[in-house]
Amino acid sequence: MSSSILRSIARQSRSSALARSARFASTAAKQQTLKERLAELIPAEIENVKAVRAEHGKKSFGPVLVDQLYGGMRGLPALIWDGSVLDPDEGIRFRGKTIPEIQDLLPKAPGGSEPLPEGLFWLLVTGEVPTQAQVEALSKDWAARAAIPEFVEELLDRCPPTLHPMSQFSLAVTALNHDSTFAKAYQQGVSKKEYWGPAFEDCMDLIAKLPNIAGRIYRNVYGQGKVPAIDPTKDYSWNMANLLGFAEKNDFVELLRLYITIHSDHEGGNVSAHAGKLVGSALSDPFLAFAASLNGLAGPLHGLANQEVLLWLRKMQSKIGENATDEAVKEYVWSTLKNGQVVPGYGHAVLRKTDPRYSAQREFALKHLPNDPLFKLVAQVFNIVPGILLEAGKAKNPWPNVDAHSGVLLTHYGLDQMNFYTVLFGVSRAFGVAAQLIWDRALGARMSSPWSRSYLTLIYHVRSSRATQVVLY
Ligand SMILES: CC(=O)SCCNC(=O)CCNC(=O)[C@H](O)C(C)(C)COP(=O)(O)OP(=O)(O)OC[C@H]1O[C@@H](n2cnc3c(N)ncnc32)[C@H](O)[C@@H]1OP(=O)(O)O
Ligand SMILES: O=C([O-])CC(=O)C(=O)O
Repeated sequence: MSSSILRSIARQSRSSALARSARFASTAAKQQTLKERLAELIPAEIENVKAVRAEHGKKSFGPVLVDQLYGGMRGLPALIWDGSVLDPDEGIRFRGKTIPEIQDLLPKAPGGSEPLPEGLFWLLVTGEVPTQAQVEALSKDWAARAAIPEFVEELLDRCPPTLHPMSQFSLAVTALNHDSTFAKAYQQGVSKKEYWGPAFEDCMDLIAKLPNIAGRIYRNVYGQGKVPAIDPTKDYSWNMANLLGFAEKNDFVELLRLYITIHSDHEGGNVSAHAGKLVGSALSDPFLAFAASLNGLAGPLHGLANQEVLLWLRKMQSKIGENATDEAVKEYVWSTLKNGQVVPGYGHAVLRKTDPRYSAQREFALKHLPNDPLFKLVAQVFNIVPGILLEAGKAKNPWPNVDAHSGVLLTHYGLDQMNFYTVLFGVSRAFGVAAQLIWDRALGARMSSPWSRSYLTLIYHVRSSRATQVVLY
């Protein structure tokens, strides 16, 4: 599809979202809960999907190339993901809105200037911008659901501190399945039409409980003392910061609000989103589905890259010293490539420009920590790496992704245990995966089961007259 058609569709969906927002604003006085609003939206969406399948169900949405079968399915349209869409040149739009737009539109904490992730979740689920009161109600709801079962606490307390925080995180999220409303409802014979209700409850519980899990892992692994109680009068990010021991640093709390918002969702094809959707499609409950997301996020080519970036920068500093010249940095980057390693934080499966999440974090750094030496190194690397990756000639995208910038911000405020960084990414990613899991259950998404072929059957097919040569735009 041409980019002008895509832009026109994006404009249409933005204006219908605005119309919906306006309609919604008039009913906001009634102070609907997220679940009540969702219950109103679902029937029409079911009809939309039915209609599009009836009218267009047998139309092709694009060719499948042999290169895509061997090449990680890049560019293969194969999934429906409603929360966000990724444009290679522009970056992510959450329900049609860019990062600067959501920074402007979503409700803030009193005195704060970054969007509250509660608002982003409402937007991902409904396509609508919530009111301040709705966001505050969501903060309270999540605080009320935040406690984790004692046996999960014990499970985490028994993990050796040498077990990677992501493995502990995945273990604990899997164990939350013990109290899954969805799994119980399924066992009790809930009708297909009602799946979304218990899935919604699990997704809300999942998001609400993640800070207590993440905080406990952090304190156990890095010997930071007892986990404090959740404060029901505060927002999600403040509580997350408090569980980590950083709530007195207001700028850190603001950073978390921005961090959780921008890391939440990145359309459906990335490994964590795709894994969660896939496992959820077998009607595994949202805890089991999201544990799969976390296991994917823990890979160094995906979420773990934010840990790898900091390790790489620290290694560079120990090798060439602080305040190194551009020449020394260039040499270090080339040595990384010559050793057959990737430059972490650079390149992307879809993006072909600097990630707007990188830019948002850079703006935050310019505002709050312009003189931080590590920030200066990150900026210096940004001026050097793309040219080298272009010269090396392999990477399709030489520009930085989100992971190139997150660690330096966390480090600035004293959260310098880089093995923990992907846990924070995981807390954020739950927002996007949960929103889609709810809609998948509401729309009766079928179990995922794409067709696989062997090398021999592929060869037979491409040599037969049925296969055609296609040119991908
Ligand atoms: C939240 C996120 O997940 S964002 C991504 C985080 N990951 C990283 O930052 C790790 C570094 N980056 C990479 O490894 C890659 O760019 C990925 C995994 C993100 C994308 O992978 P692909 O879509 O396969 O990238 P692409 O098509 O550009 O790869 C072509 C070649 O360039 C190489 N390449 C891509 N990016 C880089 C890089 N940053 N450094 C060195 N080589 C790279 C690939 O390894 C591949 O080499 P190969 O032909 O020898 O296998
Ligand atoms: O989109 C991707 O492939 C990876 C990514 O940036 C994310 O999941 O946030």
